[in-house]
Amino acid sequence: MKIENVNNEKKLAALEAVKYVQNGMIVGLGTGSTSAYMIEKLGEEVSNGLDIQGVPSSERSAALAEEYGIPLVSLNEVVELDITIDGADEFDPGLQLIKGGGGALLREKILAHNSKMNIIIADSGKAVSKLGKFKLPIEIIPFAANSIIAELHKMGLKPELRKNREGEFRTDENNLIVDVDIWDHEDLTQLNLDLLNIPGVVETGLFLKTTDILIMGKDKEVVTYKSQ
Ligand SMILES: O=C[C@H](O)[C@H](O)[C@H](O)COP(=O)(O)O
Repeated sequence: MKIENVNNEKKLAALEAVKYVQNGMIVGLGTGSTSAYMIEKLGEEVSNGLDIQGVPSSERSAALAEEYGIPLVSLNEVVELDITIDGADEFDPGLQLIKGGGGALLREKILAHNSKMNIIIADSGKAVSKLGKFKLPIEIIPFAANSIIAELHKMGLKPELRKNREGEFRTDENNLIVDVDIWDHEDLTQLNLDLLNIPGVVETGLFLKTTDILIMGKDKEVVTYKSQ
């Protein structure tokens, strides 16, 4: 699909999701290109009088929200969120997700866990029948990087330390990301537990039970899925 069509689907999903935001809400702000459309639209609504406070899931989203004039608070000030709107790298028919392509999975998962409602926004290219074509991001602490990577190798997960132009990719919490291949794994709940059991693994990008509503842009329309 052409990039402008993908972007249009992302935008359609984002605009639809913003309709769920009401006056007085504490809103979790996701990270990524799809969430950027949501933050822009929320900013527009704020300038038209919508009274909300946002809790950003990354430094990038915080900067974007400030640029668009959305008042921000920290999670520690509010403890609970009314709604969080965030993107995903993949979603399956059970609305299970892989997230963290942009490295924001840790704060995103914390927001999702503390939010009364979680809305995921995505273009149609993110829909899969089975999770795992996209490599699963895992956030790990630098102190234990090599031992964790060795253990992930033993588990057959073909770990790759994420790098960028500056060298090792660092998250907002100054941790590292390892991307692993989970394609051969059927029991994702068990896999997630096994990964979280490795000392030094901080969080995984498997979001298995957090999605309440998923809004997908498809051509010029939106399709809304609700969790059962
Ligand atoms: O770490 C990044 C997040 O999990 C994003 O939500 C995810 O990567 C999707 O990003 P995008 O909307 O750019 O495809």
